[in-house]
Amino acid sequence: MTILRSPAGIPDATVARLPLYLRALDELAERGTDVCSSEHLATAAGVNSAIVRKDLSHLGSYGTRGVGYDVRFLAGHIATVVGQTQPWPVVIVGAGHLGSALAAYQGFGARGVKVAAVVDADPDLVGTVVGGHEVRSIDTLSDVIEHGEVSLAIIATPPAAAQSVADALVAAGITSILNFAPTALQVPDAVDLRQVDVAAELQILGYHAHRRQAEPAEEAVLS
Ligand SMILES: NC(=O)c1ccc[n+]([C@@H]2O[C@H](COP(=O)([O-])OP(=O)(O)OC[C@H]3O[C@@H](n4cnc5c(N)ncnc54)[C@H](O)[C@@H]3O)[C@@H](O)[C@H]2O)c1
Repeated sequence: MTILRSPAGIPDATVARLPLYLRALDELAERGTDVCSSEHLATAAGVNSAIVRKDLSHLGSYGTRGVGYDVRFLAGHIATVVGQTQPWPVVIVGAGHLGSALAAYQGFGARGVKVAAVVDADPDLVGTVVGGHEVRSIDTLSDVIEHGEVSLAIIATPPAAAQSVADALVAAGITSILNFAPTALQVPDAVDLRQVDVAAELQILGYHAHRRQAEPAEEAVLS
């Protein structure tokens, strides 16, 4: 028996795993699989199956004991919860190396996002085309946001420009920002801000790689 309920109050950690479950379910659906186990979703999300069951209980979906989860039904429900039933328009600010790579990325559509516009402050870039989008002037930002009904933005500017860009985005009505610039941004509480710091992630991996290399030498000294 599957009961669905309102997703209000889902913990952040659960929300962060829902797209991983959804991707696994979409792949299963494409392969024609009708039912899946919590173990399968657990592997996809890198957690244990008890966490999957707990996560899905927040959606009210308990699956059927001994049978598992209905793949298409659960995928549809998670897609609704994460707002993926219609693509969210996103504006990319900064049409440099990273911004243009993101603008050209073809995979956003399948993940419920579409690039509505790309803007930049460099007059030499305005009017050029990146990833099929004509780069528009940063001066048109509020127009772009208002007319495109955009509520999501990606900041791909140098760090020094990121705070003023964030301020302009918030003033223009943006409520969700994904920031790639390595800057701690200040935004109002009502604005959702997520930070992607690729260099910091690599440093963390570097730390672990360094530890792995050092461990055999440390063990040799101790033995
Ligand atoms: N390139 C990468 O692989 C990478 C990886 C991780 C993080 N980042 C971060 O992403 C950001 C962008 O990196 P990049 O390599 O694309 O830089 P880039 O210099 O190639 O591009 C930055 C763009 O931002 C534009 N810009 C500057 N000020 C602006 C403003 N006020 N309004 C609008 N546009 C403005 C510039 O004209 C330029 O086109 C940086 O903060 C960088 O640290 C980059």
